[in-house]
Amino acid sequence: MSAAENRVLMRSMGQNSIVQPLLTDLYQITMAYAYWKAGKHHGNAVFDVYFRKNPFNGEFTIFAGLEECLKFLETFRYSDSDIAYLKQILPACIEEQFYEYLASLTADEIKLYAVKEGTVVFPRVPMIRVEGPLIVAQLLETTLLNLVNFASLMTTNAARYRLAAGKLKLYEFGLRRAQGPDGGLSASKYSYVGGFDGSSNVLAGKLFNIPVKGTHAHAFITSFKCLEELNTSTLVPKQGGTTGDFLGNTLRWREKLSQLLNIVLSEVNNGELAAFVSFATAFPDGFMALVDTYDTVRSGLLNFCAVALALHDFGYRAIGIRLDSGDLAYQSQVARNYFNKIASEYSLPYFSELNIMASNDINEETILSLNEQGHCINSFGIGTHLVTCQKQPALGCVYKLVELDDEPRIKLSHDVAKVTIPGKKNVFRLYGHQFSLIDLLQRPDEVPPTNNQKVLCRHPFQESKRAYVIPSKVEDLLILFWSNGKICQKLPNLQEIRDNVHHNLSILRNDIKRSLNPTPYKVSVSDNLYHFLHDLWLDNAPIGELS
Ligand SMILES: Nc1ncnc2c1ncn2[C@@H]1O[C@H](COP(=O)(O)OP(=O)(O)OP(=O)(O)O)[C@@H](O)[C@H]1O
Ligand SMILES: O=P(O)(O)OC[C@H]1O[C@H](OP(=O)(O)OP(=O)(O)O)[C@H](O)[C@@H]1O
Ligand SMILES: O=C(O)c1cccnc1
Ligand SMILES: [Mg+2]
Repeated sequence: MSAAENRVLMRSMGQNSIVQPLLTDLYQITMAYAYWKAGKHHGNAVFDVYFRKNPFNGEFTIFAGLEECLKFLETFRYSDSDIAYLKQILPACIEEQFYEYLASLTADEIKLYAVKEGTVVFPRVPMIRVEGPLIVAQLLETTLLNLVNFASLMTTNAARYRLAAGKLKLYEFGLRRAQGPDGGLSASKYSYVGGFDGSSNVLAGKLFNIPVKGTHAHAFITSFKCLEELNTSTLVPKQGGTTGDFLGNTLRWREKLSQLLNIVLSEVNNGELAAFVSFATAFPDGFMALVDTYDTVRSGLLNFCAVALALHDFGYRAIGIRLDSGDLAYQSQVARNYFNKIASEYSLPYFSELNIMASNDINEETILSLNEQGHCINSFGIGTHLVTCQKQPALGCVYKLVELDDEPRIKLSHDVAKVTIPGKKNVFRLYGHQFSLIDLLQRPDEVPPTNNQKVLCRHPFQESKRAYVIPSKVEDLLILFWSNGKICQKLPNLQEIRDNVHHNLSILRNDIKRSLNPTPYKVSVSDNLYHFLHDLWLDNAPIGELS
């Protein structure tokens, strides 16, 4: 499906249609009126979007949500019914001409600069810069933040799971526990962007071209009580030919295996076997069994292996198992041990490679702990912790006015971390030979840093913290994406954004990415910007009197 067809589908389903100008806080509209009354609405404003602290006790964040922001700008216009509704809820004193003016607004005079979607970003670095008429730029605040905050948080969360899991497969299984339908869809989309291999969410698969994957639930297993319930116990061999007795074959294997694996046959559950046989005859090429319903070691694994060997006799190969409770490390090792024994006993090397999927309340720490313990898991199915970002449910991106009509604006705070860096800024990423070294914010009229030229980088607030950097590569991070009412860059598809995430993580040092006590990445200002910031700070901070 083309991107345009997708968009039409999304709108017709009411998915993306909730992203519209009234998806905002009331105060944006009341401010708009007050700006208009004050004659400030045409002022040329510059707003920065940035956050102050990385999520998940980490030291990096992945920027995502840009395409959605640009699509919002494309459609930004108050409809007649929006205006009618605003007239109902706003005070009667609001002048009629204001509503006429509001109805005429578009994002055509806005310029939006942003870092590329999927880029790694750090505190205080503007991820988006919005320039244009104060009234429009202000009206965009809440919606843009809404589109960027969860997308970036989710992508960062997924990227952290990806770092923890290394090359193991990761599937997002969270729709049932997600924050409503839109949260669920966004979670599936941005999990994929952050490095997941697929999702169980079928609509996300359809809309975003994400691989969809799944096994079966305990309900399927518990729906069978005994072998007599099976209405199909035969199977046509993969190569064709006469239909054979699949159940009989499975039972013969089960008896043999019970001796090989030393499992007491009377303890093995027949309802579970019936379910496995049933699933295998429905999907002989895609047999993946949930083995923990009764007893993984004493029932599920034996039943699975018996069905897998019967499938082999019919020319098919089973895929593997899913573990959904108990000690996942231990059970995965028992399972692999069984698979290896069978592989060598019956000369079936692929049996050693059968997939072991683990699920059940898994989070980043569980994966790291499993890695430390040692395990034989190949893939994880992850829901709740991933999609709800349970460890940190919000990213604190803010939208701050930094310049109006070419004059810098500063927001002071007792908390230094909350002081804004005033004025329009350019952002450069300075690289060493392998990794990115530091980000440098400059005033727009400064000479940009260049390769192999020494540049002074200063901590924005601590005078003594300075360093000379000789970059071997310089990247100008902020790119103009929206100008003259149009998206003015070719936008990457989801796969390309995902590749960009992967690339961005590869240029970040491991100590910055590690889960426990990571090293902060340095974000600096030029000497010029340092003085500009501190002079303005002094100009705006009143001198107190002690008495
Ligand atoms: N080897 C392991 N190391 C660390 N954490 C693990 C390990 N194995 C499982 N876990 C985690 O421990 C928790 C076990 O949770 P819980 O006790 O609710 O499950 P359970 O009792 O095994 O499952 P159920 O109640 O469905 O039978 C899960 O969060 C799981 O991801
Ligand atoms: O554990 P999560 O990371 O959220 O992953 C998804 C979970 O969803 C399913 O459980 P289900 O909804 O059947 O409930 P359960 O927790 O009782 O297994 C599945 O078996 C996983 O356990
Ligand atoms: O396909 C699965 O195994 C699955 C899907 C959603 C939630 N839990 C498991
Ligand atoms: Mg569960």
